[in-house]
Order: sequence, then C-alpha cells, then structure tokens
Amino acid sequence: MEQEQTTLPGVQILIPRRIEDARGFFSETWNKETLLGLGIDVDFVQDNHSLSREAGVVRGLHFQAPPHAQDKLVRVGAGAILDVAVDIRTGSPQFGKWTAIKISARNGRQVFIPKGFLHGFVTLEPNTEILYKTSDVYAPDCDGSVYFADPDLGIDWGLCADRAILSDKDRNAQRFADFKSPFTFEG
Ligand SMILES: Cc1cn([C@H]2C[C@H](O)[C@@H](COP(=O)(O)OP(=O)(O)O[C@H]3O[C@@H](C)C(=O)[C@@H](O)[C@H]3O)O2)c(=O)[nH]c1=O
Repeated sequence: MEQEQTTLPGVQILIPRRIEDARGFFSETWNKETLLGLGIDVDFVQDNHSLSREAGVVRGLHFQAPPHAQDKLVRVGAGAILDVAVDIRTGSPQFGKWTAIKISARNGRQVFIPKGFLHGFVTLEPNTEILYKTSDVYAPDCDGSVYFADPDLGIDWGLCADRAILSDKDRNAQRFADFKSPFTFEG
C-alpha cells in the first residue's frame, strides 16, 4: 500500500498493491493492520456502495456531526470520480480550503477523509460506482450538507454548476457562510 499526502493535511491518498496475472489482478483494498502501519487507526463499521448513472452527478458536500462523525475510505469500483474534501474544523489553518483527487476503477486509488471534513464527488463517467467504508453508522439526525458550488469555497468541479445532476437535498443545501461547524481543530 502506497500513501500520498494531499494539500489538506489529514486527507490522504492510499494506493493498494495490485498483483497482476493472466486473469487480471488481485488487490487487498482494505486491511486494518496495513492502515495501522500507515498511521491510520480507524475502526470502520459500515460499508456503502452507490451507483450514479450519468457523468456529472454531484453528491455532496456532506458530513455527519458528532457524536456520529465519520472517517471515510473511498474507492471506485466502476468508472471515475473527482473526489473532494473541505476542511471544516474551526481554528484550522486550512479552514474552508479544499482538495480534489481523481480516483477511478482503473487507477485503484483510494481517498481517506477524516472527521472534520466535508466530502463530495462528481462522476466523470456514466455508471460510476463508489464503495466506501465509514467509522460510524448512518445517523440522519446528524447528517448535514453545504452547497457544492458555493462561491465562498470556489471548488473547481470541472463542470458548470447548472449542469450538475443533484439530489433535492444537495440542490437546497446551506451556504458556507451560514454553516456553523460542529468541529474544532485540535492541532
Ligand atoms: C448515506 C446513507 C444514506 N442512506 C439513505 C438515505 C436516503 O434514503 C438514501 C440516499 O441518501 P443520500 O442522498 O444522502 O446519498 P448520497 O448523496 O450518496 O450521500 C453520500 O454522499 C457522499 C458524498 C458521502 O460522503 C456519504 O457519506 C453520503 O453522505 O440512502 C442510508 O440508508 N444509509 C446511509 O449511510
């Protein structure tokens, strides 16, 4: 497993080894001990799988507030996405800053997103499936979102906001200026 840092400390790219043979490849996509060796000590409790039929589907920007905040380990089973994280820890030197990483079924890259960050993605291909682990269960009462194309965030999604395919929840998400973060930076 290779590990790369991103421009947002805490958000990391993990690249599992692929063992190729005549049939294809084999890859350990998650191994608790391997992640511990990379300094990522997380107990995942839920696996999620979503399909987006079109390119240009945006899901996000989402978070769950404490006591159900989630670390996430995201990968792509089919297709490709631009995966986005935003630091929302009050007092963080990176507060409001974002990073975007292209991950695909082909490149096998994964993104680790800790608690205290918004998460979202845009699909780059039709029939894109993402698979991700979370360190806490789904808790609708703690679920929150921020509008993906908020000019105060200035995220480059690679598409015009009015072309994005969104859920009603994400289309009507709050503005970043109105957002009261439940997370604080702990150094
Ligand atoms: C996230 C989630 C949703 N659901 C339900 C709620 C709803 O009926 C349906 C679709 O939910 P959503 O519209 O919130 O799904 P989606 O927009 O795909 O939400 C996801 O987006 C990405 C960016 C994340 O980071 C995830 O944590 C999650 O928030 O699935 C669960 O049952 N369990 C879950 O863990």
